[in-house]
Amino acid sequence: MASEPGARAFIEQVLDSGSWVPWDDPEPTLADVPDDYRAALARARQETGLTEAVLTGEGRIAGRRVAVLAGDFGFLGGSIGVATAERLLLAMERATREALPLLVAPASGGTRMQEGTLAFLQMVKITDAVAAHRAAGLPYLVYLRHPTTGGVLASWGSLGHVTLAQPGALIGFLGPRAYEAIRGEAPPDGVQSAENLHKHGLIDAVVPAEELAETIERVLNVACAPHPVGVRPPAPYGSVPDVSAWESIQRTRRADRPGVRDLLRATALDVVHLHGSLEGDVDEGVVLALATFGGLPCVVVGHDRSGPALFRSALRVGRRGMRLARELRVPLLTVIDTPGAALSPEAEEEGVASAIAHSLLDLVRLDAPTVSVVLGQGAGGAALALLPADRVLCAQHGWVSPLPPEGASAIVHRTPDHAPEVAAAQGVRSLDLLRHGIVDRVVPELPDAAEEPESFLDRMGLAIEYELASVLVTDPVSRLTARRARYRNLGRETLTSDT
Ligand SMILES: CC(C)(COP(=O)(O)OP(=O)(O)OC[C@H]1O[C@@H](n2cnc3c(N)ncnc32)[C@H](O)[C@@H]1OP(=O)(O)O)[C@@H](O)C(=O)NCCC(=O)NCCSC(=O)CC(=O)O
Repeated sequence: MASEPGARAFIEQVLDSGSWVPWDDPEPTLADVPDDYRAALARARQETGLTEAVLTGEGRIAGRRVAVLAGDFGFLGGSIGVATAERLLLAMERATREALPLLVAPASGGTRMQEGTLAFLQMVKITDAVAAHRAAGLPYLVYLRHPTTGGVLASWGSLGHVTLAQPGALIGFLGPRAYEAIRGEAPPDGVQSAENLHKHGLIDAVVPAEELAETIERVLNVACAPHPVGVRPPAPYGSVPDVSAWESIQRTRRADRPGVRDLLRATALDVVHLHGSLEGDVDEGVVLALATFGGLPCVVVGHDRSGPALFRSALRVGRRGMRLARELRVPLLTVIDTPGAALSPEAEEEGVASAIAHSLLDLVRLDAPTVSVVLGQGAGGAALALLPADRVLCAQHGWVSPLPPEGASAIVHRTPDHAPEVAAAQGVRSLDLLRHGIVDRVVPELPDAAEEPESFLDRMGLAIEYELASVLVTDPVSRLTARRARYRNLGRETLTSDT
C-alpha cells in the first residue's frame, strides 16, 4: 500500500476545518543519546517537521471537542521511545482531566529499537493512562492506520471501546520485517490486513479516513448524549388479547417477521454496528450496535433471527456490549429473538452453558440501566442470557420458555408432538409473562408484526424510548435495588406455606 499520509494530513482530514489546537511541548529531549541515534532523530525532525513520532492535541468533530493522538510513520517508523510515551501519557491525562473523548490513530513500527527495553516498558504506563481515561466514563476510540505493529498494537492500539481501521492497512503484532527474520519466511499474504482482522473479530469496521469523522460523530452522539430531564409515557395500549401460546409461537416463527436489524433500521438513529468481541470472537447470530432512540443513547445487543444458532462467541460479543454500556455509562438494550443456543457436540465442548451463565452473571449485576425486549422467540438459556433488566418489554406474540416447546414436549411425553399443550401449560405467552411480573409492558401486534411491520416497529420504538428515558431518570441505587428485588421475588406469590 502507498505510504501512510503523515499525522498532520490525517488530523486535517478528520477534524473540523481550523479546529486543531496542538498540545505538544516544543521539543522533548533525551539525555545521553548515542551519536547515531541523535543523528537519526535530527534527520527525522528535519524530514517531517515534527519533534516526535506522535502529534497530540485537540480539535472538533461535528462541533464536539475531541482529544487526538496521531502517529507519524515518517518519524523513525512512528516508533515509541521514552519521550514519545511521555507525550502520549500527558495528552491522555489531559484528555481525562478535561473530560474529552480520545481518538487515537497510531501508525507505528512499535517500540523504538534504539531505546530498547526502557522504551518497551513504556507500554505499561500508556496502558494505565488508557485505563484511567476509560474508568472516567470517557470514550476511547481507536483508528488503526498503516502500518500499526508491535507494542503499539499490543497496548493503546487494541483497547478501544470502538476500533476502526484504514482500508488495506498492514496491522499485525510481529511486523513482516521481524517475522521474516525470526521465522525464516515471510508471513502469509493478507493475514496482517485490516480486512482480515475485521473478519476475525478484532476490528469493528474498515473505514476510509475521509469517512471517519462521520462515524466518530455517530459514536459520540451515543456516548456523549445528554440525559433526559423527564419522561412522557406513550398512550396506554389496552388489555393483552388472549391468544393461544401455540398461535403466538407460530407467528414468531414466520420468516417475514421483523427482527432486531429491522428495528434498528426503522426506529433508531446514530446506528454504529460493532463487530465481534474485539478479542477474536465473531458471531453472525448476534447484533451489537450503538444507537439512539428519540435521542436517548444505548448499546444494543440483540439476537439476529436471520443468523445461525448461538455459540459461545455470540455470548462473548454480548458481554462486550454489557462492558461498553457500563463504561460509557449509557443504557443497555437487549433484544431477545432466538430459537435457542447451538445444540451440538462443538457447542457442548466450547462451553455454551458456561457462556450463558457468565452472560447472566454480568447482566444481573450490571451497573448500567438495562431495558430488554422480547421481540419474538425466547427459547432457553440463550434467551435468558439477555433477559433480566430494569424494564422488560414484550411484543404481543413474544414468548419465553425453558427450551424450544418441541424439546419440552419430548421431555414430558417422549415425543415433540405435544408442543402446543406443553407451551400452554408452561405459561410462555406474553400474557402469562406479564401476569408473573417477568415483563412490564406488552406491545400490541395488529394482528402480528409481520402483517404490519412499519406500525409495529414504530410502536416498539416509542415503547423503547419511553423505557430508556425512565431508566435514565431513575436514581441508580434505587434502580439496582428494584432490579434485585424484582428477580428475588419472582414466583414467590405462587408459594404456599403449610405452617
Ligand atoms: C512496520 C513495517 C511493516 C514497515 O515496513 P516499511 O517497509 O514500510 O518501512 P521500514 O521497515 O523501511 O521502516 C521505515 C523506517 O522506520 C524505521 N523503523 C521502523 N520501525 C521502527 C522501530 N520499531 N524502531 C525504530 N525505527 C523503526 C526503519 O528502520 C526505517 O528507517 P530507515 O528509513 O532509516 O531505514 C516494518 O518496519 C516491520 O515489519 N517492522 C517490524 C514491526 C514489529 O514487529 N515491531 C515490534 C517491535 S518490538 C515491540 O513493539 C514490543 C512488542 O512487540 O510488544
